[in-house]
Amino acid sequence: MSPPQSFEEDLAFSKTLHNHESEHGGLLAKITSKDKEAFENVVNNYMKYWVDKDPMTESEETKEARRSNYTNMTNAYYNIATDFYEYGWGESFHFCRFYPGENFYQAIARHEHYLAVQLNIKSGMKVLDVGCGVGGPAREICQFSGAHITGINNNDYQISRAIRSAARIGLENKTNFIKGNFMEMPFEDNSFDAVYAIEATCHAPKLEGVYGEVFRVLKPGGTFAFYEWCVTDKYDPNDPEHRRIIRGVEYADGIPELFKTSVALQSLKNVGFEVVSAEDMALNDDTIPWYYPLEGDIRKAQCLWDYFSVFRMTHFGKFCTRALVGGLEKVGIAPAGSFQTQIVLETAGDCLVEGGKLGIFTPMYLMVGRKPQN
Ligand SMILES: CC(C)=CCC[C@@H](C)[C@H]1CC[C@H]2C3=C(CC[C@]12C)[C@@]1(C)CC[C@H](O)C[C@@H]1CC3
Repeated sequence: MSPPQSFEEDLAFSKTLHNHESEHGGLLAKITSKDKEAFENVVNNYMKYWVDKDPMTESEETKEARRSNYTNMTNAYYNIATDFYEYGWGESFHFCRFYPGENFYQAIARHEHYLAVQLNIKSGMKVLDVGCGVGGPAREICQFSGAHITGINNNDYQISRAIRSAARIGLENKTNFIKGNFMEMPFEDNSFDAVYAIEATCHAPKLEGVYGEVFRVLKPGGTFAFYEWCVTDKYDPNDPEHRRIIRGVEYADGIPELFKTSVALQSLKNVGFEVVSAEDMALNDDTIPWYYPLEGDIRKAQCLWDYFSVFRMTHFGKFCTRALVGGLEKVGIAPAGSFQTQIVLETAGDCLVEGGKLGIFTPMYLMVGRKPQN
């Protein structure tokens, strides 16, 4: 089975791979209902972009392959990672700041509300969510503000899950989820009152490409607010340890290339936005760091339910997931590549924590830009 080439092929492939009719249950139910050949194929498809193991000596050709095939690569990544993300993190695929006394899901929702406040979203507004995942933030921001939210995403499986979850809570008329490439959005110029993106635009090979599209579809005077994944000024590309960590983040999170905060900010200006504010939210000296759940530091859990979430990232929790997923794969119930997916995601967790601790990476560089009136 060769990788899909068009939207129609993408959808057909996604329906075969994920069996859209039976998207219920937990991680084990979901992975055991995949089409085995299609899953193995998509894992191999993703891995082929990362054949050169050493980032210091990686060929320009391999890097270029990731940049020019970013839609295929990102789609493959989310085809394999989505079920694991939901199992380990819930339906809002992003990080957040944590306050003592506040549980994990409250903190995640607050991070979304904070963005909505930056945009001054009001009931009746038409708002775009760029790279909406399975629609967790869109549902939350819709309920928080009363605005109509359109989510755009290139992954059919995530779109189908977003549509289903919105309908389940009666938001089908206040939300819609559209399949599309954020570098060529299927919307008219000047269509939205406000646009936000949460840890999604880092999948673009060139930030100006996606920011430029946001600029085009935003109404004059409208605001774009977003959390960007970036390397910070502390990152030294000539330091092999820094390179290993950042390359690990790119590889295990489906990102062609991470850019510096200064590059992201300049890209926002280059496409025509007036910068309202730019701040690395990870630099607030929080007593509980943004990466704490990935550290498996169970002592920082804030309520009983948090213990369950964080448990999955402890050494023992990871061992259990690996044993279950690997065991099911060995006996032929889960598709080949399931175990490898868990290992890739563990690498993601480890490298994000290392990058966060060294301060060379941030998942929450918050930029707010305004499209000029004229
Ligand atoms: C990839 C981008 C741009 C954003 C996603 C951010 C986070 C939601 C993910 C980054 C690393 C992910 C991991 C998991 C869940 C989602 C993330 C935190 C797991 C906890 C899922 C369950 C696995 O067993 C371990 C994963 C570690 C990494």
